[in-house]
Amino acid sequence: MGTISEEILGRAAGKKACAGEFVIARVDYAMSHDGTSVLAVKALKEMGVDKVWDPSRIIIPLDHLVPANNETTALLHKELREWAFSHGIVHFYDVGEGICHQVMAEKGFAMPGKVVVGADSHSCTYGAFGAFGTGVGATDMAEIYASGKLWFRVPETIKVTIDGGLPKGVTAKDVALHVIKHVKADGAAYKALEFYGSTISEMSMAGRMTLCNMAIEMGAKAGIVPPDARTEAYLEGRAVEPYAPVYANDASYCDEYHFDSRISPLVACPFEVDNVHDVEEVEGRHIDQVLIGSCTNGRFEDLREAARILDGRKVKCRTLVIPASRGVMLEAISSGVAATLLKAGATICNPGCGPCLGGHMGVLAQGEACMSTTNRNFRGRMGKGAEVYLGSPLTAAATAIEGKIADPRRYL
Ligand SMILES: CC(C)[C@H](C(=O)O)[C@@H](O)C(=O)O
Ligand code: SF4
Repeated sequence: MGTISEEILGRAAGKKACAGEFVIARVDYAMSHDGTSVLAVKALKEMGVDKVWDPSRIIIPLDHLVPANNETTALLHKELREWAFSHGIVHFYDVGEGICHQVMAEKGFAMPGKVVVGADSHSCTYGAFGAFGTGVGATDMAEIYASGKLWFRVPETIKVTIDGGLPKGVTAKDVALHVIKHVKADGAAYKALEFYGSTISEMSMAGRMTLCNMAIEMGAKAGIVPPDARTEAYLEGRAVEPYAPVYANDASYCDEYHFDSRISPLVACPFEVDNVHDVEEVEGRHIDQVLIGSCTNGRFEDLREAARILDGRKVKCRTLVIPASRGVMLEAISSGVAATLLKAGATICNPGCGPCLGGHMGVLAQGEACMSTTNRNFRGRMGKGAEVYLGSPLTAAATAIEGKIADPRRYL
C-alpha cells in the first residue's frame, strides 16, 4: 500500500518502503554520460573495484560535448570509450546517437516499475514511463557500477492533477511551466510528484517526458505518470525486458494540487524557472537567438510543432534546431520537417545537448537573450551575462519569426 515511489522502491528493496525511510534498492538500469562517467570511473577506482556489477545494465551515451569541442573533451571521450570497451559495457552510444534521456527512452530502458538511475539531474524524465527515475552524483553512480544497488530515502509524494484539453498554442511545456509557477522551484524538494488527470492521460509520451523532465526544476526526486495504454504502445517492441507496471495503492500524499489546463502559452523569464508569465505579458522583448532542442523539447513532435509555424516563413534571428537523437533527426528528414526548418533559415545541429548548459555550439554573448525550449534559465546557464527565456517549441518558433518574444497563437 503506497505511492508509486513507495511501491517501486519497496519492490526493489525487497521490503516495505514508507516515505522517510532509508532503503537499499536494486537498480535496474544505470546511465552516465560524457559529463559524469569519468568521475564515476575515478570514484570506482578509488573504491578499489575494477569489475562492474553488470555490463549489460550500464548505459553510456556521449552527448554533452559532442562532437568534442577541444582537446580536453576529445581526450575525455577517448578515455571513456576505452574504459567502456575494456569493461564490456554493452550499451555504449558514441557521438551522434543523442541526448542520454532520449536515448534511454528510445532504446527501451525506461520501463514501468523499474528503478532507473542516471548520473544526471534530468533522469526524472523516465517517470514518463512509470519508472522511478532519478538523478545521482558520480560517486553514487560508482556504487551502482560496483554493486547494482544504492541507498535511497523514500520520498514523500505530491499528487498533481491536471484536467481538461489543451487550448490552441498550449503544449506540455506550458503545462510544466504552469505547475512550476505554482509549486515553485523548491516546492517539491526531495519529494516525488505523481501526475494524474485527463490532460495527462491525453498527453503523448513526448509530452509526458517534457513534463517529468522538469520535475527536478521543482527540486523533485522523481516525477511519475502512471503507465497506461499509451505507455504500452510506446514500449511495444522496444522494452529491453519484460516489466510489471506499478500503481499507487491506497496511498497517502503529503500535498495535492489541482490545475485546469485552460492556460496561456507561458514563458519562464530570467533568472528563475518559476518566474513564469503569460506570453502576452512579455511579448515584444528582444531576442538574439532561438534554441529548439534538449531533453525537454528536442523530440520529433517538438520539431514538427515548430515547423508548423515556420512553414513558408523566415526567421528574423539566428535559430538553432538540435534534434534530441539520431532517430528524431531521421524522422525530421524523412517527414520533410527538417527541410521546412532549413528553408525558414534555421540551422540544424547534430543531436546532443548543444548550448543547453552553456558548454558548446551556440553559447551566447554577454548581453544577449535566448528564447529556448530547454529547462533551466539561471544566471550564466547559456553564457556569462546572457539571458534565457524558457518556452514551448511553438513559442520559440513564433519568436524566431519576429526576433522578439511572440505569441504563437497568432501563427496557428
Ligand atoms: C552535466 C550534468 C551533470 C548536468 C545535470 O546533471 O543536469 C547537465 O545535464 C545539466 O542539465 O545541467
Ligand atoms: S539537454 Fe540540457 S538539460 Fe538535458 S541532459 Fe543535456 S545539458 Fe542537461
